[in-house]
Amino acid sequence: MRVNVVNHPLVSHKLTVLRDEHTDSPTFRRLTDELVTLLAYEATREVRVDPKPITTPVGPTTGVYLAQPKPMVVPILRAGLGMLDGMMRLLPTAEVGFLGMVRNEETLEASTYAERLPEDLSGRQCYVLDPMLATGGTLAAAIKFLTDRGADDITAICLLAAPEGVANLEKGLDGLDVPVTVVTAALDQKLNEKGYIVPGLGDAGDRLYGVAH
Ligand SMILES: O=P(O)(O)OC[C@H]1O[C@H](OP(=O)(O)OP(=O)(O)O)[C@H](O)[C@@H]1O
Ligand SMILES: O=c1cc[nH]c(=O)[nH]1
Ligand SMILES: [Mg+2]
Repeated sequence: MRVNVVNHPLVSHKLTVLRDEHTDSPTFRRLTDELVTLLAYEATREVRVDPKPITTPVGPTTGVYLAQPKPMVVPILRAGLGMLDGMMRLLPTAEVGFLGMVRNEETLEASTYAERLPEDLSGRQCYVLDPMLATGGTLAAAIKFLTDRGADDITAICLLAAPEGVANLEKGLDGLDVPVTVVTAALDQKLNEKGYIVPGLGDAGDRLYGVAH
């Protein structure tokens, strides 16, 4: 598994405002959107392309087009939905599949409550969107779901990751014969006793959409 911590002053600036407890929901949503577009630029470095002959007004040349099958973008509901528009701005022809997952805040176990994805993902590059990689349980389950359906290349875009979560994920993926890359804006210090990322930004879903009941 590769971890790419995107080191860029604009990313750091936006992340600092995002983390601030005084940042309101509309600003949090806008910054999430902007950050994802910046991270998506890095995350799509190895998106598959095929050669494509075209003719410009001046003459023929060969460029590239995104390869078929199209990449699949998979936001993890709820919080990952806040990352979808920013991703689709960069990959507008991608397809989108949805995974609804929630972490039990007592046991920290992730469970899946909804899915809307093709049964067959053979040969598909998948971009998983989830702002928080905390214990790594949610992302590990999402990656297993996608690779069980045939996805053969996974890139997860996370705003923040905890070192414990990265280590757990790496362990959880042991033996998986599919390349996995995590692109994140920051690798934070640690998890606290409640499984929250420190310093983190709090509960991403609640900050995007209000408190879940
Ligand atoms: O790495 P983990 O320890 O599994 O935690 C990370 C998950 O927790 C949050 O989701 P949450 O369960 O709060 O659902 P929500 O997006 O609906 O708020 C977050 O959006 C991740 O999906
Ligand atoms: O810090 C955390 C951990 C899990 N989920 C969040 O939204 N924030
Ligand atoms: Mg939440």
